[in-house]
Amino acid sequence: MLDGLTAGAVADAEARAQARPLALVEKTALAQPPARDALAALAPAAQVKIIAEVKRASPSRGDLAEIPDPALQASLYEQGGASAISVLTEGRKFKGSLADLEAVKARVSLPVLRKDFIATPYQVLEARASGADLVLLIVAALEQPLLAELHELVRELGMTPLVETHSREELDRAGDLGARLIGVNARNLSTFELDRDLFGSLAEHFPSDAVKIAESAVLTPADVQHYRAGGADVVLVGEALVTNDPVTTLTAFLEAGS
Ligand SMILES: O=C(O)c1ccccc1NCC(=O)[C@H](O)[C@H](O)COP(=O)(O)O
Repeated sequence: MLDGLTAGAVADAEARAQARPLALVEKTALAQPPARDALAALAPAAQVKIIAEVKRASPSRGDLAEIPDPALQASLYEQGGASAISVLTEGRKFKGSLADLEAVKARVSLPVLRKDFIATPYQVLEARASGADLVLLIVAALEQPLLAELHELVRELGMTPLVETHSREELDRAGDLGARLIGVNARNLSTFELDRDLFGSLAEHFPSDAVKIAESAVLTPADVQHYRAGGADVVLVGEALVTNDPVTTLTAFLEAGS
């Protein structure tokens, strides 16, 4: 599944590159105002922080919400107390786009994450050209030399890489890069199974200077409490926020994580 999603995302980027060649995207990326400081926004604090995701659909859950106005959705997340916004830009299974990211970036003042299946420098440049402040890099999808190259490119462009892991070995690979924002995704990206205990079992192995992010499977305040008790500085939430009132849900989640 992960290989298929990545191959599809790369093919779509290659198609876009026919109309918008790399040199042009690079020029646009370099002309953007500086990226917002995601490390400051997500720094560990007395209260858990939330990355709130704009997510219309997913391979595991199908259609979740129409979200005709992603910028409005993101502004409700900002109002509800989110610390950053994640925008799924993958089109085939998640029904997202770079246009969603651009609309969100223009509306909110929080750092914005491009959440996609990134495997080429072109996709990283596109992210910056569209205003992204953070870029997701999934360790399981990338050999270490390519992961290191993309991690460096994200940083050179002034953005912050969010490095996603699923195991001790992947955490070590993230640590080898000097990653400062590291997530553990509870969702097995091959089987879709959710393991809310995975984060807690890996928390002690994070590099000491990394922000610890628990991704996926937050449906109730108790799930936030569980991740917080396991050592999470930040939780990343999608489904619960697009299928419920975002402001009320964020308020309850932030209270649970205080
Ligand atoms: O959500 C999926 O089905 C999925 C399947 C395969 C690869 C990635 C997938 N989701 C991306 C994410 O990591 C989640 O959107 C994100 O962590 C939020 O998860 P949730 O709160 O459980 O919607």
